[in-house]
Formats: sequence, structure tokens, C-alpha cells
Amino acid sequence: MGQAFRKLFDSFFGNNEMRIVMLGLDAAGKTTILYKLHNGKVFYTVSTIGFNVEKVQYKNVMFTVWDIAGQGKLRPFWRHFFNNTVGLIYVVDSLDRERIGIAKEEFQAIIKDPFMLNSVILVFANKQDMVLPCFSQL
Ligand SMILES: Nc1nc2c(ncn2[C@@H]2O[C@H](COP(=O)(O)OP(=O)(O)OP(=O)(O)O)[C@@H](O)[C@H]2O)c(=O)[nH]1
Ligand SMILES: [Mg+2]
Repeated sequence: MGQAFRKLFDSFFGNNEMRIVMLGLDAAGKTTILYKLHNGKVFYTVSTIGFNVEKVQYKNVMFTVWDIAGQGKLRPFWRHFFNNTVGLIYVVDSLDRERIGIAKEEFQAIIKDPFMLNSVILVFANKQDMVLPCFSQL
């Protein structure tokens, strides 16, 4: 996980403070990732209603990372967080094959938004720890 996020953060080298939004379907793992980035720990989470926001220091840059609720009825609110955003972390649950089409449609809608046209994007395939055990059961 660390390498992917380091690459994204490195692309902003030279700036002092940056705003990043983290989006993805419900249960993709956004809140888990936010707190892992923030203080290195994995916490028990419940589905987010609204958002969580934390500062993440990387080298000389302070990132403000917004983790926005991913439930279907809350996704129309995503666009209200796009203004002044330099980076998008789009989290996909690698095990959720049933909803991969919905995840793709939501992603395409985000990147078409005028506020997001210049954003740096990281698509993060989460829950990789569960992918290999699944294959080994086949
Ligand atoms: N095995 C595994 N479970 C994970 C991983 N990341 C998150 N989870 C679990 O997935 C569930 C959902 O995680 P959340 O971080 O709450 O998901 P979310 O994207 O914030 O969901 P919403 O707030 O509903 O949008 C939790 O039970 C987490 O413990 C991972 O990398 N591996
Ligand atoms: Mg959440």
C-alpha cells in the first residue's frame, strides 16, 4: 500500500498544503485507509455518513485528506468536495466483482467533472490481502 501512496504524494513535491479527496463505493475501505495514513493503525470502522477529514504529513507537504461517504444515496454529494482538490484517491474493493460496473461508472462521472480535470488520480485496488486466499480456494 505504501508505495502507491508515496508515488501520489511525491507528485505534489514543492507545495506546502494540498487537498485530496478519497472516493469509492461503500465498504471499499476508504475510512480504513484514511486512519492508516493518518496514524499508521487499522481501526474498526462503521459506514461513514458524511465525511472524515485528517491531515497527513508527507515529507514537507501537509495533505488534507477528505474521506467521503460511499453509500449510493450519498454519492450525489461527492461533487460538492471537488473544488480546490489536487488529487483523487479512488478506492475499489478488489473482491466486489458484482459492483465493479457501478464503481467504473462512478469513477467516470468523477473524472468528467470540470473541477477534477487537472487532478492527479490514484486508483487503489484495496483488500489485496483477501485476493490470494480467494484464489487458493479455487
Ligand atoms: N480484508 C480487508 N478488509 C478491509 C481492508 N480495508 C478495509 N477493510 C474492511 O472493509 C470494511 C469497510 O471498510 P471502510 O473503511 O469502513 O469502508 P468505506 O469505504 O469507508 O465505506 P463507507 O464509509 O460506507 O463509504 C471494514 O470492515 C474494514 O475493516 C483491507 O485492505 N483488507
Ligand atoms: Mg467510511
